[in-house]
This record gives sequence, C-alpha cells and structure tokens, in this order.
Amino acid sequence: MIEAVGLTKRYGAKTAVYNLSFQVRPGTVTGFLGPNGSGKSTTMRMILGLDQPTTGQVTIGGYPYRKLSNAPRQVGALLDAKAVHGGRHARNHLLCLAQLSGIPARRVDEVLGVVGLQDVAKKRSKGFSLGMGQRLGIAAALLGDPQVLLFDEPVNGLDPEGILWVRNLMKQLASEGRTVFVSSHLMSEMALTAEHLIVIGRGQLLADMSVRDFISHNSADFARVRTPATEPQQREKLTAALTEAGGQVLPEQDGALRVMGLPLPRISDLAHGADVRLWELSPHQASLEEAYMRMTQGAVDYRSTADQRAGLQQQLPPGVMPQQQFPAPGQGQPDWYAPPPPQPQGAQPYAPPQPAPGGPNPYAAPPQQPPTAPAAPAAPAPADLNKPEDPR
Ligand SMILES: Nc1ncnc2c1ncn2[C@@H]1O[C@H](COP(=O)(O)OP(=O)(O)OP(=O)(O)O)[C@@H](O)[C@H]1O
Repeated sequence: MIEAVGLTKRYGAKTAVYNLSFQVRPGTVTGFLGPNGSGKSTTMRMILGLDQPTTGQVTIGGYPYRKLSNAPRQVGALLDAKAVHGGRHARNHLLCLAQLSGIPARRVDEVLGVVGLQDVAKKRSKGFSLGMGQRLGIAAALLGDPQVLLFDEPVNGLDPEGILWVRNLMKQLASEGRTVFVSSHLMSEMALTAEHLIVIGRGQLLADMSVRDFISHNSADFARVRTPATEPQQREKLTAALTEAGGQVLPEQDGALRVMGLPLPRISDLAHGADVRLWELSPHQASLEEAYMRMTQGAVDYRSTADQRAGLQQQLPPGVMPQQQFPAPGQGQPDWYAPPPPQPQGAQPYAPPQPAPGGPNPYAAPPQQPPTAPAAPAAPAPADLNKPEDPR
C-alpha cells in the first residue's frame, strides 16, 4: 500500500503539492487524475524518493522508498519513457537495470516478451517510436516483479491495440493483488481501467473515491424525451405537463427535450396522462470525462484563450438545485455542469438554450416551490480553492 500523509512540495515560491493525504490500496487499479500542472508527477516522484517532500511523508508498505531494501524488486515505475540511454539496445538497457538489482537475465527476456518488444530487443532505443519507448518503460517497471507499480501516462503514444494491452495488463497486475497507481489524461480509458480514483487540482486533493461514486457525485441526472417530430403540439403539451408536475424542461437542439427533476417512470406516466406519444425516453448516462470536467473546471491552470470550456458552466434554471454534495473536504465545485445539447455547425455550444419562437421559456420558473434539499456547502470560487491555507 502507498500512503501519503500531509504531503507538501514547494519549489521556491511555487507550491506543487499541498497537504495531500491518501492511500493507494492493493488489489485494484487506482487512477491518478488532475489537470496539467496539478502535481501528479511531483507526487509520483516523492513516492519514489526522487524528490523530498517539503513537509509530510509518503510510504510504501510503511517505509519511505529510500528505506526499502532492494526497492526495484518491490516497486516498479514508469515515469518518463524517454529517460533511457538511446545508444543502448533495448535488451542491454533492461539488462543494466536488472544487474543493478540482482535480477536474473532471463527475466529481461521475459519482460521483453510481455511488452511485445522481443523482435526489436537488439535495436537501439533512440530509434524507437513513442509507443515502443512506452513499452520499454513498462518492461523496466515490470522487471523486478514488484508488488507496487506506478505508471505516469502509460498509454501515451500507444496505438489502440497497445492501449487495450496496457488496460488488460493493469487489471491483471491488480488482480494478482498488486498495488497499481496510474495517471492518465484519457478519461475514457481511465473509466475502463481504474476502479478507484484520486483526483487532485492545484496540488490539493479533490476526490478519493470509487469511479462509480465519482461519476454519480459529479454529474447531473436528466432524461431525454422525444415526441413525434411531425406533431409539434405534442411536444408543447408534454412540456406543459412536465413543467406542471415540477420538472425542468429544456429544449435540445435536435428537437428532443432535456428533463430534470422527474424520474423516468413519472415522465412516462405524465406523457401517457397527457395523451402524448413518445419516440424516445432515455436516461442521460454521465461519463467519467463529464464528471471530471465538472469537478476540475475550477482547478485548471492552463487553458487556451480559444477554449470554449471557459464558458461551459451552464446556468441552472431558476429553482433548480444541484443535487450533488462535495465528495471530499476541500474540493471545489464551482458550478453545475452537464454536456451542452448538440449544436448545429458553427454554433456556440455553451450558449444557453433559447426559447422556441412562441414556445415556452426554458428558464421560466416552475410553479412549485424550489426543492428544500439541504444546500450544498458553499463552493469556493476557483481563485479561492486554496484559501485560507493557500501557501502560495
Ligand atoms: N523541479 C521543479 N521546479 C519548479 N517547479 C516545478 C518543478 N517540478 C514541477 N514544478 C511545478 O509544479 C507544478 C506541478 O507539476 P507536475 O509536473 O507535478 O504536474 P502534473 O500534474 O504532473 O502535470 P502534467 O499533467 O502536465 O504532467 C507545476 O506548476 C510545475 O511547473
């Protein structure tokens, strides 16, 4: 198990990691997520004893990395696949590492086979593609058959077959009871690989929970409903019935309706009661990417000036409360986020939906009282994320 307690790292005036505490348990793949510059690599380097924490500590099996006996046989890591002597053959590179840790040469050939580089074992690694370099880095991590494995962006540069292979490898290593800690920016891949997530933003913990909980805590539930396109009056009738029943109804660009605040069976019953036929009634399935975007949108340091995410915080219609609570202390959830409705080409995807001419105002307050659910804790504004303890 990897355990960080109050881990903080400062580089001069820059605080890369601040007061981070978490555990990475054996037997599952734990994903390590965070925007660029949020401190993932710094944390991994501290776990591996390559950087000293300014304060706090991180241990592996109860010991700091540097106190582990023959650490390479207990902990394997891929941090930077390019950190190899390019003039060496792949096999010689691994052989050098093996000899430093008393690992037999036959293990080198084993891991070359595991990562699929057996045919280029005698080639110099400077001629390797990005993906081949990643495979060599993974081979080095596996060399000591360690119980604890850290991978920083292991699928970077891999082709689809390679990505699938890494996914299965991570799962297999975890199923053997190993501790597997893996960072990635590929959310769809992480959703398929990891069971547990540790999410950081600006060096601080945002979430430490299962993938399933993370998605359900950070996504807005809604249903998509579609009435026959040939009968617009049915759509209006349904909108009125749903609104009267306390639902919030927004038009989607493709003609469907987005309905919040009503369960699917109730929507079906209301449609039936209003004598409206439905061509579609489907729950919105949030993705890990959507949940991640929502959670981290206030903790992104580097964003293109042309990036439309700057405007992705959709306003809730009056009376609608965000449903989710903060999953972890200290995290920031500045606003509500759900994917924008499909847009025609060239349209602003994050612009609020406009009322159809002569149609109902999508932002009209529903007649019922606003929900009385307990208010979520006040979300710190992005700039307040680190206050009052912001050491920067
Ligand atoms: N040696 C260093 N000296 C000064 N600042 C550093 C150093 N290493 C990292 N930093 C800073 O610490 C912050 C965290 O960097 P880090 O590389 O850990 O982030 P990351 O989450 O791994 O980013 P990415 O996803 O882009 O790889 C960044 O602002 C970075 O500029």
